[in-house]
Amino acid sequence: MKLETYPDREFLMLGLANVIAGQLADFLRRDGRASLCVPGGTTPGPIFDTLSGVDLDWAKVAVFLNDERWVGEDSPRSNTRLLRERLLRGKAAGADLVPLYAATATPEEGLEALAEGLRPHLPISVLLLGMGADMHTASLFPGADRLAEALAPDAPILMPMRAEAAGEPRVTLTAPVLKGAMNIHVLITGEEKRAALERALTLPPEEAPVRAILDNATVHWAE
Ligand SMILES: O=C1O[C@H](COP(=O)(O)O)[C@@H](O)[C@H](O)[C@H]1O
Repeated sequence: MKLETYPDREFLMLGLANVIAGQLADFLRRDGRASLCVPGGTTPGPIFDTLSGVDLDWAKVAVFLNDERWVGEDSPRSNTRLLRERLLRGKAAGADLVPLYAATATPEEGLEALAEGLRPHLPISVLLLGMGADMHTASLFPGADRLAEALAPDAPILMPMRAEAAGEPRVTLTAPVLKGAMNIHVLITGEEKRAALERALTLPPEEAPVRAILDNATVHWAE
């Protein structure tokens, strides 16, 4: 794991957005297409704001979430809603959004079709992950009902996940898909998450799921 620390959150958000944009541009130049997989939650909004203003051939960039809460876009809890409001606008309005939610009663009903939609965009070119203070990443929560399956090397692309701390049912990309990304960045802010990261480094992924992806990741942190 590599740790980059920044003087403040503004530097972090601008600096990391710049790194991500540069990596996407490299993939577009080399392969003519790229995929960008991003978290939801409360932290990444400023990175999305910057990326949405970057001049890239966004139509050739597939954008999808690490995980989604099983709620419609009319809910403030929807990660897809965050993407639409903060990333898929301006210059990035034409990016190819690959959905992680379908309007079915349970994630299980929508899962197969969603996973097939993701398949052509793997391995992920650039992966940005968040982390909770409980050491979850994507929707791989400590104590989640299907965590062991999602950490296994033969896990499917996408799995439903339920955990007390998660609130609503979720879908999440699994550990092998996340670990297989060509570039892995983890975005964390504040002392509490920095302490959680240090702790995660001493624990197995079954207790600290973020540990599953740390080996090849660059963690970006500011107070
Ligand atoms: O629930 C989620 O939490 C994590 C961390 O979110 P944050 O609010 O602490 O930044 C996020 O990475 C994940 O995508 C999201 O669904």
